[in-house]
Amino acid sequence: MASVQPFEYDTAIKDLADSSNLKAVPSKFNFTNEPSALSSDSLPIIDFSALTEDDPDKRSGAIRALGKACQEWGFFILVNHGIPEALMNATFSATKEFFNLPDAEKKQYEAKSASDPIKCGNFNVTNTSNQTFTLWRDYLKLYAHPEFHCPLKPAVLREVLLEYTERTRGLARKLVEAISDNLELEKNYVDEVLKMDSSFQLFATNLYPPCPQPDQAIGIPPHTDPGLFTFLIHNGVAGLQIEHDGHWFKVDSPQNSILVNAADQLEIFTNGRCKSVKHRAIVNKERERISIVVANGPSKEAVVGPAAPLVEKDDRALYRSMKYIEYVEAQLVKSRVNGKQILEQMMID
Ligand SMILES: O=C(O)CCC(=O)C(=O)O
Ligand SMILES: [Fe+2]
Repeated sequence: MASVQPFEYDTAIKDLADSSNLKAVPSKFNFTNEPSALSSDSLPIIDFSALTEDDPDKRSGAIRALGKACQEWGFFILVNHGIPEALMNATFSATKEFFNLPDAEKKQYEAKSASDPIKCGNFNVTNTSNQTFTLWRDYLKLYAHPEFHCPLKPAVLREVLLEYTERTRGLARKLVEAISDNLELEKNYVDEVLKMDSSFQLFATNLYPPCPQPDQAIGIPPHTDPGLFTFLIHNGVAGLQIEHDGHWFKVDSPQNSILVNAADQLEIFTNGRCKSVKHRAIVNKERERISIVVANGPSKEAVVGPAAPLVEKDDRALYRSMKYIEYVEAQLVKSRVNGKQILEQMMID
């Protein structure tokens, strides 16, 4: 059987969905969905401004709350983060302009391999029964730091993404510092191991068009993200779900907040204290959904394993070590259908 490439760019799903007579999901998208998910009003909310307070009591309270959120949920809603709403809106409109470009313009960014710094198209996933299906989503992914790569059109994209990625990188760094404080890790040690000055940052935007049969297709199947902290904002249309205590929970975000999840390298580095939360994106019949995702990692060259002081406390390392760029590329091509595959491979029995 000819193998289907994960990065194939056939046609924008958006154009397919726009064709007015589309009543059913074509079979190549078929994915058996378990759409049931609970609502939750107890998702942790972290006040970023309190993490950087001068008052040590307020600061240490906020750091404790962050540690608890990362350990219990692996997920939180970040408020008072200082990113202007206008910048977020500009990021949505610039990415939307990109998705509205003609296919021929976007197809030049069809990825040939996992290491291409700009990737655009559809994404095919192969499950354990060797069945391949296409995700109900168009995407653009790019490497934003330490080198910044960006499509040439629309012209506004470069400037907006440079600013959005720089500001989110600053926030991520502060969160890494706060969680390190919470675990009593020395700043110098963390800087040396994770090499945050050359933090490898990935930007992604996902467009999920309305889907005639939302329970027959999936936007992104359950997975965890590479990196330390992933930041996600969306255009007000719900669709993100996270796994917690064996249940799926719907996640929504208050106006102007950022949804943050702990990612694989944070789980590994903290020797399992922080949980890289499994999540998925479901689609709906009525409204187009756009999400903007920034995966904030350590340096590409950082070899990430459990932090030595934590291994000493725990008497053993629960994970193997791997160079971050190798992890990212392996995860990108790997089928994502079984969730935590690569992270599970890193676990020491
Ligand atoms: O669009 C979403 O809500 C989820 C996106 C996501 O998980 C990802 O891009 O890794
Ligand atoms: Fe994700």
